[in-house]
Amino acid sequence: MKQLINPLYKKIVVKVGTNVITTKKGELDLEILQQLTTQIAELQKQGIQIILVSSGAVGAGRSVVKLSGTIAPVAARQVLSSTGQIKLISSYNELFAKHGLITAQILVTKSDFSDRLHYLNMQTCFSSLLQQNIIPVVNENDAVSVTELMFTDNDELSGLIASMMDVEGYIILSHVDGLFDMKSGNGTIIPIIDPSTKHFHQYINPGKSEFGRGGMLTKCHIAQKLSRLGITVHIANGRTPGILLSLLEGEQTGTKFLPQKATHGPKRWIANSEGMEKGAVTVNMGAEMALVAGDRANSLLPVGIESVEGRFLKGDIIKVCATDGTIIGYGMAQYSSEKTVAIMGLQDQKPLIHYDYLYITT
Ligand SMILES: Nc1ncnc2c1ncn2[C@@H]1O[C@H](COP(=O)(O)OP(=O)(O)O)[C@@H](O)[C@H]1O
Ligand SMILES: N[C@@H](CCC(=O)OP(=O)(O)O)C(=O)O
Repeated sequence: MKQLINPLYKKIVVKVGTNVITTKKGELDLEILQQLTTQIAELQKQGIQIILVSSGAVGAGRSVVKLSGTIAPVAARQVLSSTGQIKLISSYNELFAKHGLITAQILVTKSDFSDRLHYLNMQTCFSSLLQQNIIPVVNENDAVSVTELMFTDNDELSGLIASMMDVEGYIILSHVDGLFDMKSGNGTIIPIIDPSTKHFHQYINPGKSEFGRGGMLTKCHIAQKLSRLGITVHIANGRTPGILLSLLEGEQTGTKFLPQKATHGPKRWIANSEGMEKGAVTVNMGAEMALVAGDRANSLLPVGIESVEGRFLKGDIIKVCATDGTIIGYGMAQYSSEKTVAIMGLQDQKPLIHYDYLYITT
């Protein structure tokens, strides 16, 4: 066993894409699965806590079920994922057992992250599994998550878990070596991305790989979002032997997104609440400048609110927009939309969003 002298992180989320663990024929690649589980077992035995998010249920389902007749794409995904997930998790279970490790299966949908209490329950579940030295293996609950309940892909799902579990490192294992600089024409890997980088699409070829759902652009957006919350993100090739050990040893491989100052607690949950908002408020120029400046802990006061959209209650997530419609951030309302309408524009009122519950995106 390779002993790491000073591992970079003590707690990580590792996300494995379909194309990493699937052969060209679309079957589970047991050799790669063995390589990855052996590395995870080694890290776990050296005291590193690991949550594994693995895609591949739909892919594995293709080797289990030969779909017959005409079937709608959504139904096909439900059939393939629900059958394939058994094969996928059994493979992990067997492989981790060879190292004396217990595997837990956790299947989630997007709505699991939208309610704060539910979110905290999930957090407790993951913490308890890690405390018992069990390896959580997570996937989207594809059989029941359709349309608006779906994550963009497992990169998004893993990002939410990385943020929820306050990990130090989030490792996205893809079937490519990292983010290539397509702009320069020579296709070299971009080793470091700092949190202020924008416009990733200049580096990226549109389109997705054969079996995956995500794509490099989603990976970069999620990586950047997490790096802004204080988590270091790596995109690296999951098929490279020993990749996890190399990364944890601090070797420069793939693309690394450098972290900004960490954000914790409810602010972090709110930072990941895009799409879960119940309403929106538009703020005037003065309020926009105060909130975006970031030099002081400013809350959103009714005096700076120009209009209210949708119906929300105390505790709901709402969107904060500038007058031109740009989203400035998200926050948790301290009172209802009805009350907001009644007091907007007035001085000396309780903040609609307290600073601790306000996340500025720009
Ligand atoms: N600049 C880029 N650097 C790396 N990969 C890129 C770039 N632009 C587009 N891609 C494509 O992104 C794909 C990797 O993303 P994805 O399909 O989500 O993979 P995975 O299933 O391994 O997670 C690759 O197929 C690659 O061709
Ligand atoms: N939940 C799906 C995978 C969805 C997904 O995001 O796939 P990928 O882009 O390969 O990470 C499955 O298990 O097949």
